[in-house]
Amino acid sequence: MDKQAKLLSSRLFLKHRQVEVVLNRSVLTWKEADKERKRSSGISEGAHSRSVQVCEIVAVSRTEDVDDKRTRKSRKEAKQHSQLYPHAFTVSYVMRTRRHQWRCSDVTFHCDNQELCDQWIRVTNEQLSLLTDRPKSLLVYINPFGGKRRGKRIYEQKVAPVFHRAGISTDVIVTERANHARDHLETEANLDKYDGVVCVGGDGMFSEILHGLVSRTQTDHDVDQNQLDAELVPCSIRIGIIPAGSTDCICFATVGANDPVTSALHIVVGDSQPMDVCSVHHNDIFLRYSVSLLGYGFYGDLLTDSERKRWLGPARYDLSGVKTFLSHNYYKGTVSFLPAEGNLGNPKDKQQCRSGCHICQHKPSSKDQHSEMSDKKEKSAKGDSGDWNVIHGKFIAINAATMSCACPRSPKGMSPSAHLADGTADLILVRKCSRLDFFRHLLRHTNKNDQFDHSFVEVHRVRKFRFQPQHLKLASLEDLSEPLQKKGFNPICSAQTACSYSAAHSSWTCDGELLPHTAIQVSVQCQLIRLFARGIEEQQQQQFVFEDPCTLWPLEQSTN
Ligand SMILES: CCCCCCCCCCCCC/C=C/[C@@H](O)[C@H](CO)NC(=O)CCCCCCCCCCCCCCC
Ligand SMILES: Nc1ncnc2c1ncn2[C@@H]1O[C@H](COP(=O)(O)OP(=O)(O)OP(=O)(O)O)[C@@H](O)[C@H]1O
Ligand SMILES: [Ca+2]
Repeated sequence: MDKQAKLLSSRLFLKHRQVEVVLNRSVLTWKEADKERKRSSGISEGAHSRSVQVCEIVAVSRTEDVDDKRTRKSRKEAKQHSQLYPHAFTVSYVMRTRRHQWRCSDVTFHCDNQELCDQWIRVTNEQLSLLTDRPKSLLVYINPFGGKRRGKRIYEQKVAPVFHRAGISTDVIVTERANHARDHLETEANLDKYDGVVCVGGDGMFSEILHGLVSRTQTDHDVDQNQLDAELVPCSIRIGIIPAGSTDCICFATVGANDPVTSALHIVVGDSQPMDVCSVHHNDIFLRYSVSLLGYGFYGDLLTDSERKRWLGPARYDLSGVKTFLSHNYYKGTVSFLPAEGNLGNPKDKQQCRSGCHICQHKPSSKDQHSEMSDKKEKSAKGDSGDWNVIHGKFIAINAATMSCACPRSPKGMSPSAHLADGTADLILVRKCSRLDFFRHLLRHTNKNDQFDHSFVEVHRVRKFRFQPQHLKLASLEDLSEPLQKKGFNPICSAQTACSYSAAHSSWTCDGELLPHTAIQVSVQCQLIRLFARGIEEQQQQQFVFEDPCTLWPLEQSTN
């Protein structure tokens, strides 16, 4: 099929200028019909053209009312113009603005011939109907209490109009309690009716949707989630995230922005981004799934403290962050992990996961993965450590990032080179160190310096890992036998010793939720879910094709 072959080509009017408009299977282009124009200075000015990919057209429809945001003079001119060219259609399309943000922009073409106008609408719509990845029907859950409690307003004012324009039908549920969305998805929702599930809220709300959908899929396929080795069935329905939370890390790391209109447009164009999910078990009990950060020690303590300060909103993380930093606790335990093999890069290689990432393109067939894994599992089950690496130590933090965890607080994230869909997580071990060193390490999450380039930090790309805390009693006895001066603490906190001994156990935070067990087994499930996203785009795509960059096309209206 020749993608360049013209489907339609007409001379139409855009505002008062005649333009040559061409539609082929992949692109809509318009350029001034009268190529050579003379400026008053007499210098000839080249014509310019503008093009929009068909897959980024939101909708096309007949235009009844030409916009009225004009001066009286231009309204009069517009009236005369619309008497001459009374038929018009409007194309709404994705326009890239700054920092990975998208807006819905409109361009209206006029003509004097109704048939021609109808033909443009019909042929463009025919092309749009060939884009089968686009959702037609969505189930939307809104958390009215997430983040700054603006979820409902954000949806009604910014997102619903975009869905309406794209002709997407929605069923909207405003949640009435925590876990409402999860329970509804798990047991009640008729998922056959929908092409996607959308959550309006933060990472906690996303986690509800994740758990509801993944559990529902396993139940429907008779898979027992409590089995550590269970081969989980990927979810067939995609998830959309409209950011309205405190961190919005999952949205930020998959889109590059936490902006509701941008996310709505990624849903409309039917993007698809596969994502890894970690399953977390305590022996034979399934605990939770995680897609972003599993953290023990610093982040576990931070989250424990911040849960008591929910009323503070997003600021709770900063306050608890400072408090936890000052406590400067460390924890003893054993971390075992199965390193990722093959061509999957490593956490220090600076190859960031971007839209179309070649590392994430290759999904090992579940059979290969399964047989490779079961060999190793057998070895470890027999007491043979197989390829498992084992590290005993004193840790300030143990973090597992299944993706970069980029967010506005840390634009490159917890593990800048982690991949969204490679079947691995980056396991970051921060050993006992001075407060100053730990501060330096934290600070590097916010600047360009490498947060792994410290002697007390190590990072491994893993498929599975386990953690076993050292028993409270043993830890305190052993610690008390060490001379205090050897502990290497910087005595900022007068209750230093008490702080360090008070909590021999931390907790795990799993995407912002606290786990009830400290001994856990974690397994990365490659590409278990898909989001309406495409990963962070490398560069803003060239959308304007100026033959002469000095000439500026009159700006069309865009929806905010
Ligand atoms: C000196 C500045 C250091 C800044 C260090 C920033 C590191 C940021 C790393 C962010 C990783 C976010 C991962 C996101 C996980 C989400 O699934 C989860 C649910 O929303 N959120 C959190 O767990 C919530 C995690 C919240 C993390 C907030 C960290 C704030 C730390 C403040 C430390 C202050 C030290 C001050 C010393 C005087
Ligand atoms: N109607 C509701 N009432 C109370 N809690 C709710 C309701 N709906 C959802 N929740 C819970 O609120 C918690 C927080 O929601 P959400 O993730 O949207 O915002 P946030 O915590 O402010 O943001 P983030 O998770 O990004 O830090 C979620 O864990 C979710 O289970
Ligand atoms: Ca990954």
